[in-house]
Amino acid sequence: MKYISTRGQAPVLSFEEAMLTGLARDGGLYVPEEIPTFSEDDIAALAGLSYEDAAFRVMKPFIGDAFDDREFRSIIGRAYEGFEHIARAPLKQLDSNHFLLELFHGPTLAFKDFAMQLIGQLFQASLARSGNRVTIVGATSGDTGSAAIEAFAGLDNVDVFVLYPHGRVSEVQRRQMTTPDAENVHAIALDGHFDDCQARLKDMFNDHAFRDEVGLAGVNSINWARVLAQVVYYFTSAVSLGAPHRNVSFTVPTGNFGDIFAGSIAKRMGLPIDRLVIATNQNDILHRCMTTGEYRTDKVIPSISPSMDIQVSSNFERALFDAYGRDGAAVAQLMEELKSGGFKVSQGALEALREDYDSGMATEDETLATISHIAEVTGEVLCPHSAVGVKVAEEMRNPEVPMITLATAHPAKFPDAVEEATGDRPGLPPFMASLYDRPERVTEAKNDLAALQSLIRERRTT
Ligand SMILES: Cc1ncc(COP(=O)(O)O)c(C=O)c1O
Ligand SMILES: N[C@@H](CCOP(=O)(O)O)C(=O)O
Repeated sequence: MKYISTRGQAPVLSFEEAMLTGLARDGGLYVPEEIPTFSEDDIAALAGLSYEDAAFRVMKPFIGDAFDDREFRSIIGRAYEGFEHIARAPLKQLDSNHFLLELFHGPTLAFKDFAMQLIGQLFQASLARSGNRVTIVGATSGDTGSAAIEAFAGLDNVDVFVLYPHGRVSEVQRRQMTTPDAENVHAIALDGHFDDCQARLKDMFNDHAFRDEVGLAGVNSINWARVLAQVVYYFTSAVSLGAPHRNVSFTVPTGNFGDIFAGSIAKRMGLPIDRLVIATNQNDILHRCMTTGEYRTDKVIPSISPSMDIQVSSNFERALFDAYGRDGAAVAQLMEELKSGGFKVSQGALEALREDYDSGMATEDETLATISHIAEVTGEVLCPHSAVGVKVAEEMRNPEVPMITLATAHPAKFPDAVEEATGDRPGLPPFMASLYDRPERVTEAKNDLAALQSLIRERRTT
C-alpha cells in the first residue's frame, strides 16, 4: 500500500513513512493510493468479533508489511486495554431507529483515544526499531492534545508539544494537558484560536529546515494513521446493526473533518453507508459550503462545543482531493486561495461531495435543548458536541434507515454546558478523580512562528 499527497508533489510513501512524516512536504495530506475493498462476506465475518479483532482486519490492508501480524495484533491489544468498556465503542439506542455510538470510554474520555492510543504504540514500536527520535507537535481545540499527552507521556524517543488556544478549552481539557508531570510532554497556551494553532503547526511542517532539525512528527488527523484507526468503529457499529445486509447512516459532530472522512473511507471499502451527515455548531463553514459551494472562513465564534470551534477544516482537503478527481494541482490552487479567505467549489466537485455527505448545524440554544430533552427522555447525558450531532441527525434521518450518531466526548469534560442544560453537574469517572488537585504546568506563548520554534528547540529533551 502506497500513500500519495493531496497536492501531488511530495514523495510517495509507505504506511510507516507516511505515519512518521505527518504533513506531506508539499503541504498536502497523505491518502492511500487505492482504497482496499471488503466483500459482503468479509464484512459479515466481522460480526461477533472483539473490537480488537475487527480492528486488525479493517486496518491490516492499509499497513502493508510495516508490522507483522503478531506485532500488529499485540499493538492493537495494548492500545485498547485501558478502555473502560469491554465493547470499546458500545451502541446505545435512543429511539426506534436512532443509535448513539459512545466513543468516550478511553483514558481521556473522547473519541481521540481510539486513534491516539494506537498511534502511541505504533510510534513506539517503529522508533524502537529504527532508534530514531522525533518531536511531535500537535494543535488542539482540547481533545487531541489531551489524548496525545496521555498516549505519549513518558515514552522513549519522543517529545510532545501541544498548542491549545488560551482560554478556549474546558477546564477539564486544560487540566488533562497541564497536569501530567512526564518531562517529555509540554502544554503551550497560544494567544489565539484553534485555527491559529493549526496554522502554526503546518507552518512548522512547511519549514523544511526546522522539520528536519527537530525530527518533526504530527499526531493530528494530518496523520493518515489517525484517520485509519477511526475507520474501525464505523464497521463495528454498522455490523452490529445488520450490515452488510442492511444500510445504515451516520451523523458526525464535525470540526476538522477527520472523523467523518474516516466514515467515507469505510463506505468506499464497501460498508453499506447510506448517508454521512456533517453536523456543525455555529462555526458552520462546512455546512455553508455544502449548501452554497462557497468555502469562506469567518471569525471563530466561541461555543459550548469548543472542540468544534474550527473554520479551517484540515481534512476537508482530503475530501476535495477525491471530489476533484484526485487532481493535486487543483487542490493546491484551492489551498492557495484559502490563504486569502476562501474559494468556490466547482459544480462537479460539489455534486461529488453531495453524493457522499449531507450537512446540518445546531445553534447554542438547540444544543442545550437537545442535551436536556435526550436526558429527560432516555436518561443518556450528552456532551455538547454529541448533542450537536443528535440534533442534526434527528432533522436529517430517514426513518427507514438506522441512524448512528457519534458521541464524541464524555459529558464530564464539559460540565458547565451540561449543568446549564440539565441542572445536574456530571462527575468525572473515579480514575480521574484527582484531576482538580494536581498542579498545572503550562507555557503561555504568542501566536508567532519563530518564538514557538525557539521554545521547542529549547525544551526538547531528545
Ligand atoms: C469532542 C469532539 N467532537 C467532535 C470533534 C470534531 O471531529 P473532527 O475534527 O474529526 O471533525 C472534535 C474535534 O476533533 C471533538 O474533540
Ligand atoms: N477537535 C480537535 C481539533 C484537532 O483535530 P484533529 O482531529 O486534526 O487532531 C481537538 O480536540 O483538538
